[in-house]
Amino acid sequence: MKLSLGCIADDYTGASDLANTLTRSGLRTVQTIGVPSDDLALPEVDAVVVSLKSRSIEAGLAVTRSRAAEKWLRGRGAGHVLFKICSTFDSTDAGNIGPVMDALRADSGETIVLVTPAFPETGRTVYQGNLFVGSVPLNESPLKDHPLNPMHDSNLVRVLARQSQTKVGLLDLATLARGADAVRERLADLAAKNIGAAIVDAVFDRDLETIGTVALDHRLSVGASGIGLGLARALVASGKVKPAFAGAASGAPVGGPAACLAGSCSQATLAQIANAEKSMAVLHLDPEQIIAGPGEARRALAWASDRISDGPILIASSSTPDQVAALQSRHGRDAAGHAIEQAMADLAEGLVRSGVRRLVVAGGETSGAVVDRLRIPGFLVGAEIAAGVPVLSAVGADSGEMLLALKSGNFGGPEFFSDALKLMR
Ligand SMILES: Nc1ncnc2c1ncn2[C@@H]1O[C@H](COP(=O)(O)OP(=O)(O)OP(=O)(O)O)[C@@H](O)[C@H]1O
Ligand SMILES: O=C(O)[C@@H](O)C(=O)CO
Repeated sequence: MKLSLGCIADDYTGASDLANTLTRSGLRTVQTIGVPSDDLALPEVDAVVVSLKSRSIEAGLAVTRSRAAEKWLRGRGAGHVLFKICSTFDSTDAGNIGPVMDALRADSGETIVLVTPAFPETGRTVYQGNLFVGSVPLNESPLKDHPLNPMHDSNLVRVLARQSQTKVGLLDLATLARGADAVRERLADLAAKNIGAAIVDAVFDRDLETIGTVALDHRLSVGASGIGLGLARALVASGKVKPAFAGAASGAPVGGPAACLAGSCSQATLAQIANAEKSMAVLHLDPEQIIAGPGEARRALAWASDRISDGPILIASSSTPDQVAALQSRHGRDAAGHAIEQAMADLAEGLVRSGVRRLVVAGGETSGAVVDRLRIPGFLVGAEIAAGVPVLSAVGADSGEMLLALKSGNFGGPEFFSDALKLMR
């Protein structure tokens, strides 16, 4: 197997978002959890997305894990590697986007890296280096209240410069609109000034197509699903990849009980949970009790086992920004987040033990904890539930056949949970 594109994603929901975009753009794609072991039977594919849980860990560890993933991908022939980050550039001044980009840039011998989190399909656009979420700048969006990495600056040239050892420049929309050669020229100018990374504006998919075409001249890029779309379309347009039929994984029904777990506290997820109350049994966990010990998860599993044969259930730890802030001030941000993620993993394990084979998880860190606990080594991509969220079919899992949906906190429409279960038969 010689890969046309290698990808390293800094969380699991982001990886499935990217795998979805690549699949829909005609690339045969598999999502692996971590660097695959040599005995994992992978189908013949054009792209592999290695999912890491490296967005919110210590920067040195994120660098080591990303480097190992890059080495594996290059070893399978990937000439270009995309480091997939969040479309809302989730990170802190301590990293991890800058340190990982710097390390991969050094390893790949790249002079200048194209960086853009734009993903217009989900309302993420970049103009004059400023990231917009829908109609508002990043620092005015709900991301200002993110539990792990609140985003207070929408100017990505500044944000990345604070994290990176290299100088960061801007490749603006006016240049992009003049086409691939103008972009190449501008990149050469920036590189001549010793600038090692360029934040690239992008508002429409056609901008991402130009970026993808130019990025293929390089060995490394950094961005969200939008640049994935650009790279995939450029690979197909250049004839390097023969487009494949999308959603090859939608196979026979898996059946059995279905459950949803929500650890995301985003506005989108809070609204989706409120809507789910109309169509399924919903349990709101007490976050304080979760931190106190395993009793809360045990109580939740007992609640689930009384109801699971009657229809889908949803268990949520999600709270409003004020409640999240209060809990964090009592217990510390990382300790609170970790305890709740581990409780979600306990719940997933208990639910699967009791027969659940269809599981929807909301939140990137939450999904990471759940998928790790279930020891699922990889996924094939099936039908699209919402922009950036596909049905995933587990490959090589101990539990056998299983369908999952890993929802990024901000993704999905108001009826996301029931939309997902309709497609997960
Ligand atoms: N009630 C709560 N109070 C404080 N922290 C919480 C609460 N519920 C969940 N958390 C923690 O908040 C974090 C949410 O992060 P997660 O990545 O799962 O969701 P998200 O950030 O909305 O999703 P994404 O990363 O896909 O955008 C996790 O660490 C989770 O354990
Ligand atoms: O890019 C996005 O917004 C998502 O794929 C994601 O990474 C959120 O965790």
